[in-house]
Amino acid sequence: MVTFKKLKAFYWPYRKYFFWSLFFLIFVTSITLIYPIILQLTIDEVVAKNKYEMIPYIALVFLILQIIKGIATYYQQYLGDLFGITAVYDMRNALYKKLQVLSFKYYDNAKTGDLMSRLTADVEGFRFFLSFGMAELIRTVLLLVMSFALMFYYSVPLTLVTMVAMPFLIIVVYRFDKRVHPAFRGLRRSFGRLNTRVQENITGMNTVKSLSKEGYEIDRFSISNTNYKDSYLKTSNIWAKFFPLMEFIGNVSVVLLLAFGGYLVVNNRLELGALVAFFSLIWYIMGPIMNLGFVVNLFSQAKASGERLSEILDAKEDIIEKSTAIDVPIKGDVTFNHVSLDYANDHTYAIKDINFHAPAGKIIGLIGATGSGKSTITQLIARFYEQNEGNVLIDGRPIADYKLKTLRKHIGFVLQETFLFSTSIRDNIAYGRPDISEEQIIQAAKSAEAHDFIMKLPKGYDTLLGERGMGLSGGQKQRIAIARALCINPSILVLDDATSAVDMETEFRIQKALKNVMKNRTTFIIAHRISSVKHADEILVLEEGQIVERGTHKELLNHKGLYRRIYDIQYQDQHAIREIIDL
Ligand SMILES: Nc1ncnc2c1ncn2[C@@H]1O[C@H](COP(=O)(O)OP(=O)(O)OP(=O)(O)O)[C@@H](O)[C@H]1O
Repeated sequence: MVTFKKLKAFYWPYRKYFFWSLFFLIFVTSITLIYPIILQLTIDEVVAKNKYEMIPYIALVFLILQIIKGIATYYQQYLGDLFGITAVYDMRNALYKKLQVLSFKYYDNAKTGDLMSRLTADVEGFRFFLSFGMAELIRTVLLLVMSFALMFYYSVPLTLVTMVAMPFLIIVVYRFDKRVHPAFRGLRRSFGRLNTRVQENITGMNTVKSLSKEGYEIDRFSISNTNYKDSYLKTSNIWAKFFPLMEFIGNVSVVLLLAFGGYLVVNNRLELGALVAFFSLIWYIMGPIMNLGFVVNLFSQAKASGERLSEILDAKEDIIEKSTAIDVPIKGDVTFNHVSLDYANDHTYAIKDINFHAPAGKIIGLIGATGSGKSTITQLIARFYEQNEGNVLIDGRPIADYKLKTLRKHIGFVLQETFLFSTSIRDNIAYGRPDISEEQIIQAAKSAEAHDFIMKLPKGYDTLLGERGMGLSGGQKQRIAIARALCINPSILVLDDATSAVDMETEFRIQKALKNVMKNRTTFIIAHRISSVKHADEILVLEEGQIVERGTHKELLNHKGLYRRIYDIQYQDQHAIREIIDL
């Protein structure tokens, strides 16, 4: 119930749909129960008393009732659906909105497949309960109570005799539910595994093919597929076994009803019409009892889904925007004062006591081994993560003073791994600023050395990209990402290994083009190649999360430390290549 209370804000505003649907439901159930009463009256009051002239009137009343029932059923179902879908519409929007504000830290631990299934299957499970399950639960209870009341009204002894088989039915239903629920859960899990197998296989097709693991993958899929087939058959077997048994018990009740009811009628202790009415009423009781497990299952599934949805909605937003946060233009002066970050709070600092000042418009190079903390530094500038110690200032103010949107719209990121949406190249470039003009898009693409290759594509800027930018090379994707970052006209530009996938010549051309672009922006260049950072105003050399050297290219070469060693290794490589070419 706590779960339903938590999610009340989504469905309670639409309660009027639910209550109207409930009103029609009570109406429909009542009419259903009038049917055996009419039958009883027709037999006892009309047929038995030879009042045949009443038949057309009774038929007419019956017909009118059926029409009214039809209309009421329509409204009950439609309003029930309206209640479920409107509530869930708001919930889906809220979930999606929440996913947009959740921090990187949240996504570091989240699983894509799991989040996807929460937003689809769990939302759908919750909707189904709101639209159908809740009404079904009420209908079941109503039907049971009303039918019992009517049966007792007609004949207490016959009701008691007919109900002799009921405990057996309840035991069978209970055992059935106990077996069918785990079977269903197993079936869903098995289907989930089957889906994951397919999804991973398609995503990792390059790896599969390059390692010639197609046969291995087919075998693995075959195991999952067999597993699903077996789970399905197991569930089917339970249904097939239990349903005839339930029906058999129901029919035993009917036999008892006939025998004892017939005896009562023969002895004039019961009217014939009441006995006939009992025939309908007994199924009004058996049906809901057989169904009870299904309805209770719907409820427990909705509860479980609701809990999974609440987990997302209640997830802590660890990057909080102050209510006094400001929206002012950012010039791009960046200062780090004794900044440290420990991602997992386990004293394994990714960066420790980082200090530097990057005046607006300057170029800062970050170089160091993998895992030395280069990306972490730039992620802190945009407040993707929050530092544990120290201060990050932009234009002299702590970054927490700015609105997140302000901060991020002034920082352009080109990351190691480029994500492109499956739309046109133009839309991908203009993603950060959809209002941008065609000329500006082309200008950005030219600066990123992307214009020429785009124009060589059959549809130019209108070329539609496949999922994850399929159809483009790594270097081409990177250049589109650079153009995208330039479009937002950022005061701070972060190039995180942004040219790692392009050849030396293209890198040189991009750098030349970017020189103009970088003029009025503070630029952070993260690179493994000395050639990418050597023109920087200041180069920070990182080792195990700390700055071990700093200075210009020239100063660092003279210093003869880590930078010099990296330079020598890279220089030796080039030297060796040249020697091979010269041979
Ligand atoms: N989201 C994260 N959660 C936990 N630890 C992280 C996270 N991101 C990075 N780290 C850890 O922090 C350290 C610094 O990582 P960072 O990505 O900043 O290094 P880098 O110098 O940019 O490396 P590379 O050159 O390989 O990109 C590494 O030990 C890494 O494992």
